[in-house]
Amino acid sequence: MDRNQTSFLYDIEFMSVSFSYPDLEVLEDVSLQVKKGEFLAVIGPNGAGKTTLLKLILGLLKPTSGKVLVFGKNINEHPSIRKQIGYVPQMSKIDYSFPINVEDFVLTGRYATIGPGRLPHKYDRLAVNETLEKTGLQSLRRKQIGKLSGGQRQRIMIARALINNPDMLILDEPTTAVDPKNSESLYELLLTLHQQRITILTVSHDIGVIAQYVDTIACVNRKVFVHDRPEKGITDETLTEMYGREAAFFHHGIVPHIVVRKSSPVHYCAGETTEDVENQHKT
Ligand SMILES: Nc1ncnc2c1ncn2[C@@H]1O[C@H](COP(=O)(O)OP(=O)(O)OP(=O)(O)O)[C@@H](O)[C@H]1O
Repeated sequence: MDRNQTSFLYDIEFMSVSFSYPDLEVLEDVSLQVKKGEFLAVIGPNGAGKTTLLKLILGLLKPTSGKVLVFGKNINEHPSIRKQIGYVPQMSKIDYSFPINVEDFVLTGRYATIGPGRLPHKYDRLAVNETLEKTGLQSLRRKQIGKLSGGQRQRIMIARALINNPDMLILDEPTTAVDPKNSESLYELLLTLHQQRITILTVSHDIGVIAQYVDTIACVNRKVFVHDRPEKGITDETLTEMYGREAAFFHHGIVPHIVVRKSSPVHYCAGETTEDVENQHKT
């Protein structure tokens, strides 16, 4: 599909979407629009539904009600759209003891295009070279993935997701197990990709840092509230508005962490009413 000749308004559009697992309603009446080239951070407490939101965009789950459009189409009815999306899952889902080096790992992102039982073409190797260059991984190309640092492991995941030149990149907590310096370097890489007009949606817990890079922040907590990036980054006041009175930044090292006291009974998102929160706690 040539995106320049299509007429959809948003790369991602949620239209009154609700989603439940068999015994648990996770997302309720979510409406969300993400423009072409937008850089969006998805934040929210543990178990709030962030990964579920990503899986709905990827067509791995179907809404219980409402509609999810990706590039103007229902991804469940048009699964080929998935090829235009690069996905970086949570790090814990990957087995790094698998004996494979960086370039062969990045090439695995091409397997669906190469086809089962076929050998990679020279164009596939060229795509690997280009992607390694784009992600600053050339010097590590022969290194076994098990010997990489946390930051390098995430970088190869991003490289694998980029190898088919996707129009959209979706990342689920890309800086988990990555030290603060390398986290910033990963966000710088995402910023460079954003400047190349790739639409980026990333789940993040580094909300103090991510706010400097993104255009918009979606706060997920069963419902979704979207905020423009605060001009002065996220302050303790904004944080309180999003997470509740018991939340605060905890500053050590380069990356400020968010802390929500365990005793905190509720998590608010800006835009939520007290009634919304009370209803969440009734269920
Ligand atoms: N396959 C499943 N079946 C039933 N419940 C599930 C399933 N997957 C997730 N859940 C539950 O749905 C809720 C939302 O999960 P989800 O993984 O979307 O949250 P999250 O915001 O990404 O959390 P975290 O920050 O901890 O990764 C959680 O309560 C989780 O336990």
